[in-house]
Amino acid sequence: MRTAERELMARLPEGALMQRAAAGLAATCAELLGRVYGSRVVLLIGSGDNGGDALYAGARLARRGAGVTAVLLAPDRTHPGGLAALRRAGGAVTSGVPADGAGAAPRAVEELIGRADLVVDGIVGIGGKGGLRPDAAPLAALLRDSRAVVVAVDLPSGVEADTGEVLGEAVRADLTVTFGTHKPGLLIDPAREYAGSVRLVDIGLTLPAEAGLEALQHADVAARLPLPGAASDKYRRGVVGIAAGSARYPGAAVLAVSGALRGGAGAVRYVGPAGDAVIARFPETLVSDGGPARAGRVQAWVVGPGAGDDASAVAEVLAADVPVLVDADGLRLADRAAVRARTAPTLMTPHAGEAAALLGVPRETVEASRLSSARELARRYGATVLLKGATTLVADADGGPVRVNPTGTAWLATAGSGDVLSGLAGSLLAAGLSPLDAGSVAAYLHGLAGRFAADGAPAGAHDVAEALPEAWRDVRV
Ligand SMILES: NC(=O)C1=CN([C@@H]2O[C@H](COP(=O)(O)OP(=O)(O)OC[C@H]3O[C@@H](n4cnc5c(N)ncnc54)[C@H](O)[C@@H]3O)[C@@H](O)[C@H]2O)[C@@H](O)CC1
Ligand SMILES: Nc1ncnc2c1ncn2[C@@H]1O[C@H](COP(=O)(O)OP(=O)(O)O)[C@@H](O)[C@H]1O
Ligand SMILES: [K+]
Repeated sequence: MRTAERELMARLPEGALMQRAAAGLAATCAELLGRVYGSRVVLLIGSGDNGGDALYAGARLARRGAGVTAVLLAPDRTHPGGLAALRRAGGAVTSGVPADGAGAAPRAVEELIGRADLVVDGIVGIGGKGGLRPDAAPLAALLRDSRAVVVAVDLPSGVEADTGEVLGEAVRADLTVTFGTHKPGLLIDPAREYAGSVRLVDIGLTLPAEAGLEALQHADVAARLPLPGAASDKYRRGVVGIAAGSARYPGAAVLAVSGALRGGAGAVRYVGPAGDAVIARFPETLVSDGGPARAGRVQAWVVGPGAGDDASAVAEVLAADVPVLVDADGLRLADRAAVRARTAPTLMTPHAGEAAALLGVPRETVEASRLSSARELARRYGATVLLKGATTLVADADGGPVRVNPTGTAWLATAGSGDVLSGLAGSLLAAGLSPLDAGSVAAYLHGLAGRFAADGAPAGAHDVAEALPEAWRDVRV
């Protein structure tokens, strides 16, 4: 953002970029207000350009008849052009500095926010670090109790733009208007939850071709889906082997197979103690006796869901010279040196708890810093890592952009939905996708299927699997 901004600013008249940002911000605020004339708008203004955007947008709303008051957190370091524009448009200005430097916001500010229809958060944007400072923190608390719509400028103030971490107090917005491109903090939890809905305003930047973080969209997924053609047969489409389930957890095998059957492989081979349960539900499955080493040829393996304590199956799969997905119990049972020593690709799919165990840190640490956790795991194991949870990330073994999954729903937090995901991703691996593509396409389809299956009500993991064909059709339209 900084580089792209500098390049464009050098070519444009001074302030033009900020005007573009402010115009987009004001238009969104006007849309939210419905009727601008007579509405009550409060601007929370920090000391940087983020406050400048908010002030110019406030001036535009004031010219359309809104009652606009700017609350200044740094009265002597406020963006001068923005402040002058607001004053010219008839806006009011007050200080937001707490009387004792921290603690509570001035009483007048509390009243303003209490009466406001809309509050614009221009405290801090990409220039912020380390949570809101003590002088700004009380405002975030006031917003939580207010009935006003909260619109964040560029980012909810206080979240880490580059990582999605939240290191202290931060503003919770209903909507964030962001400029130029999405910042990682808008896409990765916990910060993502603070942003509310996100609207992107194009300010004409030319962005670098490769970003540190990328999200697939429908067309990207459609372009990666394996489709059968005239020359296809079941073997050429790829055979995926599922080594999952145990006497205690036969259902995990059934669910992994249910995902694998909807992932594009031409055949699904199952090895393990749950063959009867698998066949009863999915008669098309090729069930083999004996361990993975004695099963017929496959183009990719999935090992681990519901595997209990069967370490030998995990070891046999890791020794295979084909792409391998390791999930659930497999992550615990896998010999770490054997994972690192593999030459064919490995895709690991931990949730936060499993990732924490692999990294030797508390689960909370992984949840608070998903991006660095996924990158670190990928680096340590020389594997592609799909970190599951509120935000699913896929980090490749050799670095490069991390993929963040934009689909999904919290309804997916249901027992067995991870088994469906691993079968699906394994099937895509067998069909020839790279681990990065297989993981990110699987997460995308799984997230969409979760939304279709749940649609506002609880859904079981098998419902998610059954909604996968609908997800395929949706991305291919
Ligand atoms: N440069 C440009 O022309 C453009 C910039 N844009 C806006 O400019 C923003 C970046 O502006 P700046 O670089 O001035 O930085 P910011 O306005 O994001 O923040 C910098 C100021 O915030 C204070 N600050 C830092 N951390 C804080 C914290 N934790 N709590 C409270 N205050 C804190 C700092 O003292 C500093 O003065 C973007 O987010 C975007 O909103 C847009 O107008 C697009 C064009
Ligand atoms: N809060 C959440 N929001 C969105 N998706 C979630 C959330 N919690 C879990 N998920 C998704 O649900 C699935 C759960 O998988 P997992 O934790 O392996 O459960 P299980 O082992 O029971 O199958 C993953 O795809 C994960 O990304
Ligand atoms: K902000």
